[in-house]
Amino acid sequence: MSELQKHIGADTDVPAGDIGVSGREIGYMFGTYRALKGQWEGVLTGKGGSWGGSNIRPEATGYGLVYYVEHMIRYATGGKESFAGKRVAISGSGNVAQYAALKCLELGATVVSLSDSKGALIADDDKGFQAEDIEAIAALKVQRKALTEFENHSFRYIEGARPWKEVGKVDVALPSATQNEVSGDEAQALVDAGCKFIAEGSNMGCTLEAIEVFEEHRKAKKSEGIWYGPGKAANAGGVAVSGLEMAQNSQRLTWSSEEVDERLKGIMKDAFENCLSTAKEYVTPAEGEFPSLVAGANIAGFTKVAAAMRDQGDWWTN
Ligand SMILES: NC(=O)C1=CN([C@@H]2O[C@H](COP(=O)(O)OP(=O)(O)OC[C@H]3O[C@@H](n4cnc5c(N)ncnc54)[C@H](OP(=O)(O)O)[C@@H]3O)[C@@H](O)[C@H]2O)C=CC1
Ligand SMILES: O=C(O)CCC(=O)C(=O)O
Repeated sequence: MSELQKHIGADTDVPAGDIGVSGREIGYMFGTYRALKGQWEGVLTGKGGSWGGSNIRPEATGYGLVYYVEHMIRYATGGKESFAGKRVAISGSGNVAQYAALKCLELGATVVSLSDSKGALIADDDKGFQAEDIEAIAALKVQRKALTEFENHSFRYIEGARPWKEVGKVDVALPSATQNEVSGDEAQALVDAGCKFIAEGSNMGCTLEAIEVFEEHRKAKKSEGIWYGPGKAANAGGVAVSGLEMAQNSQRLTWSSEEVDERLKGIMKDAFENCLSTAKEYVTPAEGEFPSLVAGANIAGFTKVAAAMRDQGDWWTN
């Protein structure tokens, strides 16, 4: 922070936590920044609730992911289905995975897997992981312990494995651990197991080969195909609530959990609708085919930046 503080600031660049970082690390960095500068400003996000953090920021990425996928499910089924009754495979057991799992449970889904860097835990019954299991795992992870230390023998532990080839029939897959955590083979296993929705909680969770498997299946099988939601849209809830934390810091206000959650829901709805409408505009889907959300997300992101650059004189056309 003694070096970084020269390059960041509430109106310059605002860093945030990501994989391996919790409120504890943000606290140490924020405290050092404040001591060096002798002033309080919202220079980092993911702060603690009593010193400028936003309600719902810890939950935001996992919750936002589930909100995004809920829109995918409702669109794909004409509003007939939701998370209720779905079997959901999740990888990871950190911040994103924990809150995605808890929101899935709240919406009536069954969570059939979690994992960490050492292995995967699979629920073979119809009950899956319960909220108390997830809370116990969260407590282990604060102490940097492995899932092998989780003493609930109703789950199958597979050392060195990722969940995708182990979970059997699932409806939804939410990679939420780290990058490149779904290979082409694992993507095919999910498709073969009947998975209909996959969306990344992790950044770049799916390999290029995996994305090709999903996109080919979507095109070939139309409404019976799997539908892929890329992380750059589906996991945007975290950075979005960091933006809301900055807004609250600037106003010296704290919004309630309900207010932040409502805003998060609105942001994820807009993100889904933007991906959808941009995909329809630029990559017209064939009759009965779901629009490509990866094309929609990429093009929407690119055109927004390109238009802003043109408006600000970075480039122009005659
Ligand atoms: N936190 C956020 O707000 C956001 C996070 N993301 C992305 O989501 C993903 C998860 O982040 P987050 O939950 O915050 O991170 P955490 O550090 O809280 O959790 C990471 C999880 O991934 C596991 N993991 C780490 N490395 C590997 C590996 N090489 N192979 C398999 N599993 C691994 C960890 O296992 P172990 O416990 O054994 O280390 C842990 O279960 C990352 O890709 C991150 O960039 C995206 C948007 C926002
Ligand atoms: O809170 C943020 O701004 C960053 C969230 C994050 O880790 C990400 O979007 O990859």
